[in-house]
Amino acid sequence: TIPTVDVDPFAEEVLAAPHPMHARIRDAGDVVWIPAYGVYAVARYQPVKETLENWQDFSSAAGVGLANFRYEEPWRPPSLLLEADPPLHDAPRSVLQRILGPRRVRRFEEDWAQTAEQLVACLLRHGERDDESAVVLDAVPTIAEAFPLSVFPAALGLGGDGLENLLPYGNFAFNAFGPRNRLVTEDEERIGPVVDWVSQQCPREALAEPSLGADIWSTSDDADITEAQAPLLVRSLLTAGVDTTVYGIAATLCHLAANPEQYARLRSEPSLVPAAIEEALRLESPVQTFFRTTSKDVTIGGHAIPADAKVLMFLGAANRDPRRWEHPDEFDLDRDPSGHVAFGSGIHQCVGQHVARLEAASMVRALLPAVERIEFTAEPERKINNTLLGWKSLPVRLIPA
Ligand code: HEM
Ligand SMILES: CC(C)Cc1ccc(C(=O)O)cc1
Repeated sequence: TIPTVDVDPFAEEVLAAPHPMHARIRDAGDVVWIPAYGVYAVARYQPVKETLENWQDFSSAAGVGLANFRYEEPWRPPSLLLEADPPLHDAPRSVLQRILGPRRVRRFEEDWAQTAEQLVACLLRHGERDDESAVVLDAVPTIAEAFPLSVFPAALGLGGDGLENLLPYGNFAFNAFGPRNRLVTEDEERIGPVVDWVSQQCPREALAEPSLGADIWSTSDDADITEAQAPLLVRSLLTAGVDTTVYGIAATLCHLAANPEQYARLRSEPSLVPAAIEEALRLESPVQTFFRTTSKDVTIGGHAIPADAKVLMFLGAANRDPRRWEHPDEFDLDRDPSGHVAFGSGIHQCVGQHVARLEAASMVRALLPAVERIEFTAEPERKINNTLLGWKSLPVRLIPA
């Protein structure tokens, strides 16, 4: 029989420190039953990867949150990528895959490098200094949030007004994949105007040219997608493309501050920057969980799972599974981090991963020559969300090179 694990994965104290729960679920079996929400769950690397890659048995069309769209009205019109199965998923996916592909993303490299360098120079020039003339700051608002917000909205084609709606919108959308707990109810009263603002950024006339948003609309001229679908693809980038990268950069900065010897190694071997980013994503898994819905009676690890059941996938647990990773909880620049599931796997694997990687790499590469060392000045503070796990505050001092 399938083991039962009596945990509440969405309890706030568990969201802030999930690792003991991850070990408990991994050790209980390939798949477990979580009575608190009446869902199955996978946390070992192998079953998580197999569930992600088996879109036929584990559908996205009923939503990738706890809510089953077959019985519950989604809070917004479903995404044409995230909340769709083939064949409906196919054309929207191929459009975004082309527009966000590695070749297209390389076009941003020089501009984002300059913006990151200017950000670092500005922080070092104007930042508050301590008595050893190191720059004291909170790296979350000043770097992890500031950099993505200074490059991504412009790349997408947004105007300048209302950008303060982006992080709250993503935060709400990611909370909405979970249960209707305080994290959802505390925002749902005031999220209306934010949702309206996002909808107003998606029409063709709202998007500058050239831009990623304009690129999406021009594919609707070639009938890859319809004019009705184009705004929803823009909405996908607005929803998935901001908070995630903020958490990803914060995760990377946290590990560089926590491992000064690894930071020093990066300064002498900048070719290790991509490995450092992947290792931080593996360890931190900014996107911790989301769901699939069984499309028929299926099995996981030889256990029978009924049709129309929700399966919770713990990506963060899979990325630290000792069955797959040696010394899983260590930040190790020498490990091969490929195969981590921080971006998912299979047909829904993150279509924006090249954008995410370039943002993080641009920021880290700008710090290395200008900052000799990054040190914590106090304990970092967790930012919790039903789906995302990151840092609300990274209090550090930057010792200028
Ligand atoms: C560190 C940053 C990021 C992380 C950790 C992340 C994580 C993920 C994961 C785990 C999935 C798979 C969802 C599933 O299997 O149901 C995904 C899908 C997706 N991501 Fe990302 N993402 C990041 C950045 C981005 C960015 C910057 C964009 C847009 C520019 C983006 C757009 C998307 C879209 C549109 C999908 C849906 C793809 C599909 O269903 O075919 N993501 N992301
Ligand atoms: C990890 C995923 C849940 C992130 C995500 C969110 C939203 C969308 C969308 O298409 O709106 C796509 C991907």
